[in-house]
Amino acid sequence: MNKPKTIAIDGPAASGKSTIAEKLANELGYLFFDTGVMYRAVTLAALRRLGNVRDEQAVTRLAERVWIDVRPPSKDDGRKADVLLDGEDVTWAIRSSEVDAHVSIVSAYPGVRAAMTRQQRRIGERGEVVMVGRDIGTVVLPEAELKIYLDASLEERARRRYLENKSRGMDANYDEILENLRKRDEIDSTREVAPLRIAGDAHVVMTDGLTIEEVMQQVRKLAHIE
Ligand SMILES: Nc1ncnc2c1ncn2[C@@H]1O[C@H](COP(=O)(O)OP(=O)(O)O)[C@@H](O)[C@H]1O
Ligand SMILES: Nc1ccn([C@@H]2O[C@H](COP(=O)(O)OP(=O)(O)O)[C@@H](O)[C@H]2O)c(=O)n1
Repeated sequence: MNKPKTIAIDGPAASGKSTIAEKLANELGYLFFDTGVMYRAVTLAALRRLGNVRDEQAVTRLAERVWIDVRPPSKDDGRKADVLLDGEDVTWAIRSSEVDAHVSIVSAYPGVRAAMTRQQRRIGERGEVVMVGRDIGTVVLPEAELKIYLDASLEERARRRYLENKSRGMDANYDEILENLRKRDEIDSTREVAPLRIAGDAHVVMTDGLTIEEVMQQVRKLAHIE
């Protein structure tokens, strides 16, 4: 069977989307594109330049003007891609707890989504891409040939993010991480524009109790690899 040319992977925070998508993209020789980094970069720009993210109009104007670039990793420090904000490498700055705490608010602004979605479609429509986010299968690339919805319980996701942050030498507090994920889930799935939803034609993979390799085995079958 033919391999799908465009693959959309959606799901809640820390369900394993970027880990699985990066591996899948490498096996297929496709581009791996994590759309979450774009919302994170706009959030970082707003926090730095406006001091907060409350002014929807100002944040939207900023989203329309900033230049965000996502490129293959230039350093071997655990990054899956380089993220540039107006030319500055912000790959790690966008992972701060301050960005974590504000990114869902920024992502709920319709004008911000319109600006980001336009750029993501341009990249997705070229094909040979594994694109990751919350609304890829539903809004950005509704024609994607394979849609996967990766899920895991809130507690499992908090445990994964806690271990990930600790291994990177970042401050990690399990209860704070769980609370941040819970709040982001809530905003991401109840916002008016492009809420987190399982596309009607998506394959749901529940990853609780599965290793990364076990998830990959399921995903490879769906992508007709082997
Ligand atoms: N079964 C699994 N599937 C995917 N990721 C897993 C699994 N078990 C543990 N992880 C870990 O979970 C963490 C969060 O994964 P990540 O890919 O960053 O999620 P997302 O992109 O959905 O936020 C990573 O450190 C990853 O190694
Ligand atoms: N396609 C997307 C991707 C991310 N986002 C938003 O950006 C935030 C950060 O996304 P992310 O994928 O980097 O988050 P993690 O799951 O990696 O923690 C999410 O909580 C959403 O609010 C979105 O709204 N739409």
